[in-house]
Amino acid sequence: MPQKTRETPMMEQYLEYKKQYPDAFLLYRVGDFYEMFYDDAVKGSQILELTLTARNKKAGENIPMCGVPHHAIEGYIDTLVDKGYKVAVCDQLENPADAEGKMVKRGVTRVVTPGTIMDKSDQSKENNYITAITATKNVFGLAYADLSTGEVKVTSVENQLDLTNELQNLDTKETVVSGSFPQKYLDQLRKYGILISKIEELEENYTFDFSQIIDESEVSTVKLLISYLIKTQMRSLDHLKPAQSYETSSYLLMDHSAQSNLELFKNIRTNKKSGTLLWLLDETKTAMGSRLLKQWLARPLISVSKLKRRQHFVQVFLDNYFQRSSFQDYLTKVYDLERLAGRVAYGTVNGRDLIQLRTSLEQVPEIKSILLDIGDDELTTFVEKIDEVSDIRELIDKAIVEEAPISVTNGGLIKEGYDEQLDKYLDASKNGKQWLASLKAKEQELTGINNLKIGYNKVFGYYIEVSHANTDKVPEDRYQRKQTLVNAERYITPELKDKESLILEAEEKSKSLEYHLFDQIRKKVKDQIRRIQALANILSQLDVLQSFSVISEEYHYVAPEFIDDHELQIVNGRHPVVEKVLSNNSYIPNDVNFDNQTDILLITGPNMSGKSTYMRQMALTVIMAQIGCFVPAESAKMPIFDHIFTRIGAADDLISGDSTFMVEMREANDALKNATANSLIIFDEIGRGTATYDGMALAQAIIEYIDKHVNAMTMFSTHYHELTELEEQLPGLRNVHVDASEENGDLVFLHKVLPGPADKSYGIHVAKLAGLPDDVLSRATKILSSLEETSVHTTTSDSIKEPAASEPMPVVKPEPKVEPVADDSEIATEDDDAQLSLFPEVTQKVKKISTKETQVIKEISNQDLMGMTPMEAMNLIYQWQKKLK
Ligand SMILES: Nc1ncnc2c1ncn2[C@@H]1O[C@H](COP(=O)(O)OP(=O)(O)OP(=O)(O)O)[C@@H](O)[C@H]1O
Repeated sequence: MPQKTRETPMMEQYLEYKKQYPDAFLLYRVGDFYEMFYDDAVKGSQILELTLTARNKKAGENIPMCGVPHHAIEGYIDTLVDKGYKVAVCDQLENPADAEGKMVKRGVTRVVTPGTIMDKSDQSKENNYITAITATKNVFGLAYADLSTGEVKVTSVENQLDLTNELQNLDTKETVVSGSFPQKYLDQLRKYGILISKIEELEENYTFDFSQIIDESEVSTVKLLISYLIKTQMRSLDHLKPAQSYETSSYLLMDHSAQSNLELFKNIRTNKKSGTLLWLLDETKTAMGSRLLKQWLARPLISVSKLKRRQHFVQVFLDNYFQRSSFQDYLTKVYDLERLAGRVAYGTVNGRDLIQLRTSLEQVPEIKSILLDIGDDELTTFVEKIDEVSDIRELIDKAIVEEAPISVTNGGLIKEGYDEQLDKYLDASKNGKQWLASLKAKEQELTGINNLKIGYNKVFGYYIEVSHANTDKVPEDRYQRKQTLVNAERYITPELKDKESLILEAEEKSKSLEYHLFDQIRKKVKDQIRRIQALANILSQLDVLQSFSVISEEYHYVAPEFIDDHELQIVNGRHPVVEKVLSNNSYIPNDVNFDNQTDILLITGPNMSGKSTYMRQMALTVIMAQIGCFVPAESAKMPIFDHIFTRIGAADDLISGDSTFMVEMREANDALKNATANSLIIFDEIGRGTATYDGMALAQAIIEYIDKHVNAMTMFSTHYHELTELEEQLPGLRNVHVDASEENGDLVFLHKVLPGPADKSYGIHVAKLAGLPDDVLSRATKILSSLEETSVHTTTSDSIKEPAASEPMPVVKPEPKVEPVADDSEIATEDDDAQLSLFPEVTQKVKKISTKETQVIKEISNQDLMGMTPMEAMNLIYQWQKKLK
């Protein structure tokens, strides 16, 4: 075996650092480049499209290597982090010239990770949450922080599903675990694209405010998070707010699929904000307000008193239009105080940021006086708490120039009159500049060279510049030539050099003094970070509440009344987003009524009539009510809901690898198991994802289960008309339908919800609207009428009574040259059975139905129905029908 060659000292140093950051790309500074080696180089070169080379090939080292120029490093880091990787930057800590032949000292100066990267745009309305999770016997701890706003929260959840939900709702890119965290949970999180960062040792030496957390295991979770932040950030974390504990059950719960089904934050089709509830409600004037609105929407309240308080403020803003609009004007001038506070803590704040902070603080007294002027007691009490942080405003006002530069090391940022010594230096350098101007005039006169100039460069300081055409006039005895350019010559004189040192010294000293003074100011501001954060908190709440009032006014929303009973009445309710999108008031309002006898509204109606819209409207109304906003209705009375469950549309969970039907069943299962009488369940066409009879049987069984065991307010839409007959058997179920009518063979959607079941399904009319070929439509019409004739022999009511038995789908002999129509009455497969085993009571019921049916369907499939006349087929079907009974 060939003996392993010893690494060079540099590679030894590299490997030492790489060992400390095994899960990050290590960018290692060598000369003007940041290099990657070994696997990092192979993978990095692919991701960043860099050329892969080898180090010391000739010397036999042959180590894979690729690099990026030092000045372009930020772009490459961004690309890696955007793709979900971590990067550790290893810099040279001394000038290589000073290393005296030894290895240059290096050290990792920062670690950039997806969860800790801060948005570069100042007005970002997004949070970037880094999370940490711990597992004890039966509880998971979850802590999260947003580094740019300083928010730190922690909670405990009881099962893996809730943990995944919280992580998805937070939209976290990265989660921190300790080495002992059970591996089996991590694989699933990876599937959701969450980067898992492991740390083995906790940091001990830091101060952090844990006083508001009681639970010891939650303290440990926060410690894990803070340790990771210390290890990666390597800078002050003073702006992190005291950690706060929250309970998921103190909010209206919605799992991640409900949030996405209801399009609260992302439009399902476009993945963008447009067309979502957030998009509708966001009339906030500040980025912090916008972020808070998103947080409120993700966690609606269940406390009536808190909700009434929010409603009250919305009403106050509605009643005081003029004060509200001047409040908005001032609010627009408030910058992102949370992020400014973050930058102050990090030490990355510059003069411009401080001017933004001062401008923001200047608005506060005005805001206070406008709001106090309204004269509302509750608002007054709230507003009086506002600390104007005027000492900081005055400090910045006195110290920092209005047009402050970005750089804090080049001077020009401290105002005259702030510091006596600085004024002296500035004076000297200003006088020096005047002296240079007079020198120029004097030399022009003495030499007669009118275009003689005085300039400065870093190599030899101040000089006199004369164009070639005039060099014969230069006084050789006084002028000493320094540089020849294409068009001119540059000279120095002893007089110029004498003064130069005075001018430059003053400039140098003033710059370093300015930096020192700036640093002092920054520290003074940093000491007041908590006050700035408290101000940001109050302003962002007021911002969201004014935003609610703007929307409520524009769309004529009303304050919902919260009641204790198991009842709900919404009069003339609307879907807020569809209403906004539809022009000229064309949205048809509808009532929703649950009296105390009703649990389930069974909604039928043609495709496209508005069933989903009606159900979503209800869910969004509940969410809006429970964030304290007014609701799109003429009046609304409702209880407080504890949980919203949804099964809407085909939000396939492609990541988990489950089929549409499996997702449908999982969501149904979740609702049946976890819903209480105070929950809202929205089921849109449950059962349609499988064979017709399985689907119908499941739908019926689920409805019965809800009626018997759950009693949650449930809206259930279906195309299985047979189910409408359940109204006779289940006292808690009421039929409603969305109306449509036929005019001259065309379907007219009335979008009006009326009592009772729908009479027809109009599927073929909708197909016509979709532009299907005439041949297909007329063939479908014929098949339909044959089927309808057949059903004269059947009694649909029997088909849903226990023991349920539905008639098999009769198949009609095709006409020549027409493609056979797909038969969707498949036999339940073993897979289906596995899926059905999710909740036992429902499965039992389904099995009763499908065993009988399965036999008959098997018989049918052995017959050549296609070869029969419709009459022969119908006769056969009639016999089967009898068998089933
Ligand atoms: N109340 C209403 N007023 C005006 N337009 C409406 C109303 N309800 C629904 N619509 C319009 O009708 C369209 C179809 O509605 P929706 O998707 O709710 O129908 P659906 O009955 O659930 O259809 P399907 O059974 O095919 O899923 C919506 O996109 C919307 O534009």
